[in-house]
Amino acid sequence: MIVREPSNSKDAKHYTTDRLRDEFLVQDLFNLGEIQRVYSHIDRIITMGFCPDEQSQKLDENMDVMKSLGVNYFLESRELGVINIGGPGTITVDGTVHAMKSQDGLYVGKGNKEVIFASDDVNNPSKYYALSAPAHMHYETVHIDITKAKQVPMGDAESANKRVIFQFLHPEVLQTCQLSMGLTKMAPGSVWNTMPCHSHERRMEVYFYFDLPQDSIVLHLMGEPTETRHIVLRNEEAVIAPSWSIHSGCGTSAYSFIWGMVGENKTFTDMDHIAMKDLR
Ligand SMILES: O=C[C@H](O)[C@@H](O)CC(=O)C(=O)O
Ligand SMILES: [Zn+2]
Repeated sequence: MIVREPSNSKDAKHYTTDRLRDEFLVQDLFNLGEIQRVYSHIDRIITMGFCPDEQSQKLDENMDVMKSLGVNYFLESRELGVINIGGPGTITVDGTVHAMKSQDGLYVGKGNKEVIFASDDVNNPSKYYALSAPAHMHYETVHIDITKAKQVPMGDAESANKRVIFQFLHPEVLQTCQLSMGLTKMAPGSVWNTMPCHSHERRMEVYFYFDLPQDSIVLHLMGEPTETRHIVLRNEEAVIAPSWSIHSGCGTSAYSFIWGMVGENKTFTDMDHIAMKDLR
């Protein structure tokens, strides 16, 4: 498991491109038969990718849970949110099998001992993007078909930011301890997400970009509003946004992304909006 320490805004102004990428970029999430886990000390969020071949993968496979988390099993004191962006498969939670077609989400609460990810077809493997955060009580496991997500249309074609925010882990859809999570889809020809932009001092966020054509990139914008930086992201890469940072992006074509937040509250609209005139 890769461990990332927090960066503070005073230091981050001086980062080179390489350093920005070392601190905030998350790559190699979906190599067939492999598992990627990146543990951030920011709110102790773990960003993961599971891409099972004919062999299924366990949540805690190839890691020393006692050493990394100081507990006996992964979800002893954590909760988990998952969205499948690959082919159909299953997630088995303590013996209960959940069919996971593309774009299906699953919330798995604290206290579940065994979580197993599988692909139905190795030639069209499932790609389970997962976030986990510390949790102190159990909430029931909930399967969320994208049609059950709360939909929030945003933007317009004239501003090249027409999109729909699908809120999967949201208080109006299901209960979690602190994790919020969902998927935003850009309309064809729309390339800007989250502009006008915001930060939220009270929560951190991770963005994971996907459905980007080959050779397309997203210029992900981060940094303080008056000290913006960019990181070039390619398909199926994620980026960590500390609480002091904006998180917005412009693609060379349309794309989708999964956002996930942890921190003080689950109030999606609790944002510090940044006026366009204040951006530098
Ligand atoms: O705090 C909320 C997050 O940044 C995202 O949900 C924003 C987003 O999906 C969008 O504007 O497209
Ligand atoms: Zn945000």
